[in-house]
Amino acid sequence: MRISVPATSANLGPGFDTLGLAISLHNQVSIKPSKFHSVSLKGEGSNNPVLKDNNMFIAIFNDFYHNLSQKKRHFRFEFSNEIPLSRGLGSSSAVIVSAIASAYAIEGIKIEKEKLLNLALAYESHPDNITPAVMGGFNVATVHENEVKFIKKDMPRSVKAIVVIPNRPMSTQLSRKALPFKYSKEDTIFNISHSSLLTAAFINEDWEMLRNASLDKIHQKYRMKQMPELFDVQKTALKHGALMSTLSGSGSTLFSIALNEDAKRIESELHKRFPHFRVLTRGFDNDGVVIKD
Ligand SMILES: Nc1ncnc2c1ncn2[C@@H]1O[C@H](COP(=O)(O)OP(=O)(O)O)[C@@H](O)[C@H]1O
Ligand SMILES: N[C@@H](CCOP(=O)(O)O)C(=O)O
Repeated sequence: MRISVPATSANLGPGFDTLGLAISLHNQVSIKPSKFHSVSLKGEGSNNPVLKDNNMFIAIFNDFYHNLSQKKRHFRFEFSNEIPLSRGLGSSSAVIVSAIASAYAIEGIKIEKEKLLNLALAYESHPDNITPAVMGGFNVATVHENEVKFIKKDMPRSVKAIVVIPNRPMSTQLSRKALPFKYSKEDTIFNISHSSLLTAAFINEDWEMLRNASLDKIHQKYRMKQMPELFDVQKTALKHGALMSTLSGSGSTLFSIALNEDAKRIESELHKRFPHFRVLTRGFDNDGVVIKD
């Protein structure tokens, strides 16, 4: 059995813990019953000993598998990871979602995507990464009485994601702690209005609106101060024609959207100016998690 799950960019500026979309950058895992437990790792995280010895995917998969099957079996896990760890591209959500989906798939139990999403919520309380990881596309999501309520919109092929991935990680847990405890009424209203406008702009594909609508006052500046070069990355992307440029999730990646015809030029400007960071241009993923066979 093989499974694929996309990277996600959450918040999109003002939509803290609410807005997110899926990018065509995937983790894949193949799982086969085996005499002994074994793990092979390629791509992101392959040099990280934690992923061999204490892998979050395997822990979640085993919990669900044992509950569903009431059996103890060994498996060979072959991971091929494109999603960098702790860079704000939803690596933890990808792991949570794909581990739960795999446990159901290997037992031959069909699981509805809505149920998968709500099971994932037990591991990550904010729904802005897990929703696009499960559903693909652009999503507005909230949690109401322990259930994710969301609306999804497919992303068109006419726009691309450009991600600038720094060489330093930012842990989501620590990055959340860097935020103020309270916000002023002005900043709160600013974010509600911008997040609402941004949502409408995505739904209507009104790309010209993104630049203003993606402004935020409640989290980016506090987080980006930890890596001030990110302010330059954001300015450079916007100067060269990005439609919007925001901190991806809790960082450290900077996420931009551009029209197809501008994307490669912006990528090359960013690459020239920030040669020590990785710059990738990708399309968007509208499928979310997929079981391949
Ligand atoms: N491919 C992976 N396999 C196993 N665990 C992973 C993988 N990717 C991420 N993780 C787990 O998720 C943690 C990163 O989560 P987090 O700080 O929320 O980063 P992100 O912003 O990428 O979601 C890692 O420290 C690791 O425990
Ligand atoms: N809304 C969350 C999103 C975290 O995304 P991640 O990709 O950094 O895990 C937050 O801003 O903390």
